[in-house]
Formats: sequence, C-alpha cells, structure tokens
Amino acid sequence: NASSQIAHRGTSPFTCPALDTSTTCPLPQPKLPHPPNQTPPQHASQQENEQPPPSPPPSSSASEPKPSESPSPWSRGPICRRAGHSEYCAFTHSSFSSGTGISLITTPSRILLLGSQPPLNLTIHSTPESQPPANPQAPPYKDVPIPGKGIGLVATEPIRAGRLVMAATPAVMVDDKAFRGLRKEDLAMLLGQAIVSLPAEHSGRFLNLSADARAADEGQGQLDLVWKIFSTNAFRTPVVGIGAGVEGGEKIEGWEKEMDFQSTFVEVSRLNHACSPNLGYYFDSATLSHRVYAVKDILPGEELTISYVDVLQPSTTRNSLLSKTWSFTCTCPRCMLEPHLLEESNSRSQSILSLRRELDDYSTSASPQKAELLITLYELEGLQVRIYEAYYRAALEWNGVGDSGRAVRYARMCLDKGLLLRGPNRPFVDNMKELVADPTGHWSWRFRLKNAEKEESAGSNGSS
Ligand SMILES: C[S@@+](CC[C@H](N)C(=O)[O-])C[C@H]1O[C@@H](n2cnc3c(N)ncnc32)[C@H](O)[C@@H]1O
Repeated sequence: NASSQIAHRGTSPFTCPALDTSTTCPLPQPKLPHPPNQTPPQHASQQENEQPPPSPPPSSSASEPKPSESPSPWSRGPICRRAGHSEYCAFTHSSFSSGTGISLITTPSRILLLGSQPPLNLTIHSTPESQPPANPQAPPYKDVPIPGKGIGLVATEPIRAGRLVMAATPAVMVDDKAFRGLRKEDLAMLLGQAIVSLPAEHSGRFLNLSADARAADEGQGQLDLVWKIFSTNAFRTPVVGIGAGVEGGEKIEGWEKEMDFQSTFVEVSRLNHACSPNLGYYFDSATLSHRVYAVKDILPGEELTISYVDVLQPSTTRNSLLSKTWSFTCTCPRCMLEPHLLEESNSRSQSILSLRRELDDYSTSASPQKAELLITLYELEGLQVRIYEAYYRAALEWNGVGDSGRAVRYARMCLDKGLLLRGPNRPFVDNMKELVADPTGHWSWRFRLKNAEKEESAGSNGSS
C-alpha cells in the first residue's frame, strides 16, 4: 500500500534535545499571545480581480497516483493521526534544498504524489556535502530586536525596488485538511515529529521563532509551544501536484490538482507587519519557495515589512484583525497619522474599494479616468505592493474605450510589477500578455463603448 513505500523512522516525538530546555539547543522565544485559529499572514492581502482562468478544472474522479519506483528520500514519523477518512503523518526529506530539510504533514498518498515530482524529488541538488547553499551571497538584512515587535529584519544596505530579497523553502508544511480537521493535540504531536526530524540547524531556527507567550509562561508543554510557533508564523501556500489517474475507464496523464498547505519559513517568518509594506511576496509552487521582493527603495537601517492583512481596508478594519489574530495594534506610519490625515487616508481607502467595485462591473460604462484615479489613490496610500491591480484595471479601461496605446502601456506596467508580486502562472498575467500581443483582438477591446451604445439604444427605444 501507499504508506509502505515510505521508509519508517524510529524517532519518537520529542526525543530531540532541541525541545529539552536542559540542553544546548536554542530555546523558543515566546512573544505575543495568539488565538488558536488565526489566519496565516497572507490571505487577505493577495486579493485580486481577474478574468476567469482558462485552465480546465482538475478531475475529481481520477484515482490516486501510482507509487514511485525509485527509493524515496522521505522518512516517516512513527505515529500517524486520523481525521475523518484520512490518515496524516509527518514526512521529512532531510537533504532537501541543499540539506536545509523540509517536513510535510499530509497523507501517504499525497506525499507520493508531491514527493515524486520537482522540486521535492531533486535529490541531485540536495546532498549537503556536495552542494553549496542556494544563495551564497550575504543577505541584505539582519535580524534585530525591534521595540514592541519582538525580532524583525532591517536592511544592511540600500535595496532597490524590484530586488529579490529572499527566496526560502519552508521548514514545515501542513496539509490544510490536516490543519482544519485534526484535533489540536494530534496536530501538535505530528508537528513535534516534523520539527525534531529536520536537520538540527533548521529545527533550532524554527524553535526560535515567536509564539504565544502563554505557552511558555504557563508551562503548557512543548507540544503546545510547537503548535503555537507554527500557527503564529504560518502562511497559506497552495501547491500544484501533477498526477496520473483514471477517469471514465480512460488513463489520464498530467492532471493538475491544487492542494492547500499552511507553511512556516524560518526567515520569512521574521518579517513584521506594516500597512504600506516595503516588501511583497508570493509562494512559488514549482520551487516550493517564498519569493520576497522589495516594492519600494529601502535605505540601510530601515525595517523590512510585509502586510499580514488586506491593506486596502480602512485602518479600523485592519487593526481589529491584527489585534484579534496577532494581538498587536499597528504603529506603522499609515496607522499613526494625525487624526485629520488619518481621516483622509481612510477616505482614500474607502474610495479605492468603491472604485474597484465599479470598475469590476464589466456591464456598465465605467471610464478610464476612474482607473487613473485608482492608480493615484494606491500611490497616495503607499500601496506599491498592490499597484499592479490598479494598472490591470487601467489597461482594461483604456482598451475598453479603444485606446490601445495607453492600454498596452498599462498592461506592460501591470506585468512589470505583477510578475514580481504574484509570479508567472496567473490568469491576470496571461490576460495582460494577450492584450499586449493583440489589443484590438483582446476581449476588452472597446467593451465599454459597446456597453454605452447598448445603454443608449435601450434608452432611445424606451423613449420612442
Ligand atoms: C510572523 S511573527 C514576526 C516576527 C516576530 N516579531 C519575531 O520576533 O519572530 C508575528 C509576530 O510578530 C509581532 N509583530 C509583527 N508585526 C508587528 C507590528 N507591526 N507591531 C507589533 N508587533 C508585531 C507580533 O507579535 C506577531 O504575532
């Protein structure tokens, strides 16, 4: 059966001295308390409005993938846990990513599907002795204590907008179904196995991440602490698996299945929040890496920040979510404006939301001037991290009134920023590329004018 393909490991949870406070292993540094079911830092900030993606949906009746013939680089923890019909186990690939290692909590059949395809099967790149680290250059930042925020990262050199600042693979990835379906104690137990099985440096850095202060202070136990470190620092990371299966009696090769995981990364997880951040990021399923880019020019000594919440929301909405989920109130410049300036900032945020709604209704005769205003509002709010969304709308609006020159210019600007902040495999990227290649053949060509004509003829029919 599927699980027999994975080598069993003799490790029992928490035999690693890393979790024994009497040893030299790094101790966790608990910080602020968090509620148990928090949303990982990225969800809301990655919204976009796109044309429907053209790719066909994955087949739901395809059968499980076949076990791989080659020896598996994965080892499996000794104890698995059940949620519903599925059994979840902790799997570790300790030579992954030049010996950094990675652990996954998922089902045996999913590990066969995922683990037998790139990048998880790239054992050629994963022998620690023979492979240098992926990025031998010193990073342009260091971690330092930031008053009121725990540890954070600050720039050690000038960083230009557009520069790749980090590309890191996770320490641990948890199948979203396990995250939601398993009892907390069971998930904590599997997380414990997952962490102790990582190479020592990676597990030590994981255990140094921030967690709920109550876990350590009240001595609730090490499993609870590992669970809290994970949930404080997890990001949503959808992974596309390519499988083979049988549908309607016919063998199908290469169906794609998107699987949701929650993942914690030891470096990215040090980034604190700001409401107009200077970094943007996306998770690249093909390399299993979080790619973090500068969206503004950053000076040495400046803190590097990402956004944990939807930055388009007004300050009260942003802060109530931050407080509920991560137990802090934001003190970033956008939140600390004087009252009359804060009021203007919130009014701009409200306008952004209503303009987006208006522009995203393709059945009306909205105008390119509204898209231009949207760009200005994003700029005034310092939202370079989402500016590609405004360029996207401007490209469609100008094409919608038959101005291909401006449309192509904005489509290019959307691609320039959007590729950095969302990666290549996105429907909006395809959409903008199609517009650049052939604006007059694009679905949006003169669509607003056609709407206006329809409205006019409906009006004249009504009045005649
Ligand atoms: C993903 S961790 C970020 C790194 C963390 N500061 C550390 O010491 O490892 C999230 C935690 O950092 C703290 N944090 C992040 N951004 C903050 C901010 N803008 N103000 C205050 N605390 C913040 C909160 O305790 C939050 O739960």
